[in-house]
Amino acid sequence: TKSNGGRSGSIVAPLVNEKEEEEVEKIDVNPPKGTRDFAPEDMRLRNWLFNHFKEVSRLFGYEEVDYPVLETEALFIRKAGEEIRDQLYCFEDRGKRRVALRPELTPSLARLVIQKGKSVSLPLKWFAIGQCWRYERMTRGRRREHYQWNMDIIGVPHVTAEAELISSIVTFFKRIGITSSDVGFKVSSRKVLQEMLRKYGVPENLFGRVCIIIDKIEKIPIDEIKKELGSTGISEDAIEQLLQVLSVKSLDDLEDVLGGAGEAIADLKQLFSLAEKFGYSEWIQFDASVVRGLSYYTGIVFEGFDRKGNLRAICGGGRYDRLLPTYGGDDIPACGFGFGDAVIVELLKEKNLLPELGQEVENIVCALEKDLQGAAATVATALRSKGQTVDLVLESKPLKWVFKRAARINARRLILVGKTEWEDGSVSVKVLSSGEQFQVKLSDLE
Ligand SMILES: OCc1cccc(Br)n1
Repeated sequence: TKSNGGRSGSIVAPLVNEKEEEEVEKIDVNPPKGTRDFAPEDMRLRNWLFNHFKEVSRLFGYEEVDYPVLETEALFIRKAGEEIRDQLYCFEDRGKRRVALRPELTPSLARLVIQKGKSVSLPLKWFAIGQCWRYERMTRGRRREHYQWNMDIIGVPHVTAEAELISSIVTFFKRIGITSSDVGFKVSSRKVLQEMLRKYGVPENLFGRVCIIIDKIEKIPIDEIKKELGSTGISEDAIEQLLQVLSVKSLDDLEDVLGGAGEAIADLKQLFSLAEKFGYSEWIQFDASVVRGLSYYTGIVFEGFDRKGNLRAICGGGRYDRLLPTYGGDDIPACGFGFGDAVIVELLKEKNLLPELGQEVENIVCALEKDLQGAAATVATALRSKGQTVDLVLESKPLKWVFKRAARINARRLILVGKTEWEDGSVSVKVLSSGEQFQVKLSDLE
């Protein structure tokens, strides 16, 4: 079949016989809606990003974990009105089981911690980089998958855990050239809302739902927020007070509203004090309006934002002390964050900080005659066994083609296997940057 280079339009199937000739409809060569391919240049950037995620996680002493992309649907069914639930990529499999492509990694982490039970010693410090999914009607044209870096600390009830997590993200930003002038963290605590709800006698079981409604405060009109809060049964006065506290601009003002005895103030003061010790004070600010959109957060919450305000949240996280018991697990405190692979790339583009990542191969090896192809394979293998990267020319090609390919793959050296030299156990080496050329015994080639 004559390839048509993957361009659209039908291709003519191979002649079955003189009489029959059928048109074969070419498949859609694009990935499914909302998903991405990672061609080599995209994969180089993704690996660059993920390697920084992994290196920071290693620096902080975290162990890598992973879970299936496919989980039972039940793992993500929460009745708090979350967007992540409304957009769950769920279906019934051939065994009539309700399953879902994971929309986030934290429930899987909780499941694995419970599964491990007493066989693991707390605290656990785990990290993962995993593809997460949502099913959103493409009307909004948004993606249906992204990769998320998560770091989590399981078994530490103190704010030192959240302080360390923020330090790890700051470390990541610094590694890729992002400064506190580019990005900051809005920090608050859900205990602010919890203490307000208690003050107004709002039942505890409404806490998650109220947080999810309030998280929409900048996305839908305030009257809609008030209406949704009212539908939970909260009084108008309590709603006014709640919304009032969200606009508080400092910890001192918050203390005036809540009083100094509560955990919210204590946690936040400790976090800001620890930020000083970790050396990232200029990166964080108190912002009472931060609640985050996941119902299971119970304490400190934070989100990374771009100071220009052009982009969606870069990352986010917080304390989720009640998640494991909701799956029947022990009452183990936990906190963590999620960091997506999309907004950060938009930010790097905006800051002109995208790395230049060309293909890099040290050697291109080429036989000068057809019957030296085997010899070329021997040379390539010798170099590879010494840890050298080699692009072996696998068919007979004109030298002009070889030089073009050497330039395209950014090869440092061209190794030519010629008849005369090879009879002497030697090859010809050309250093492509300088043009320097010399012969060397294969045994001395390194
Ligand atoms: O940030 C929410 C989310 C979850 C899964 C997939 C994508 Br794209 N986005």
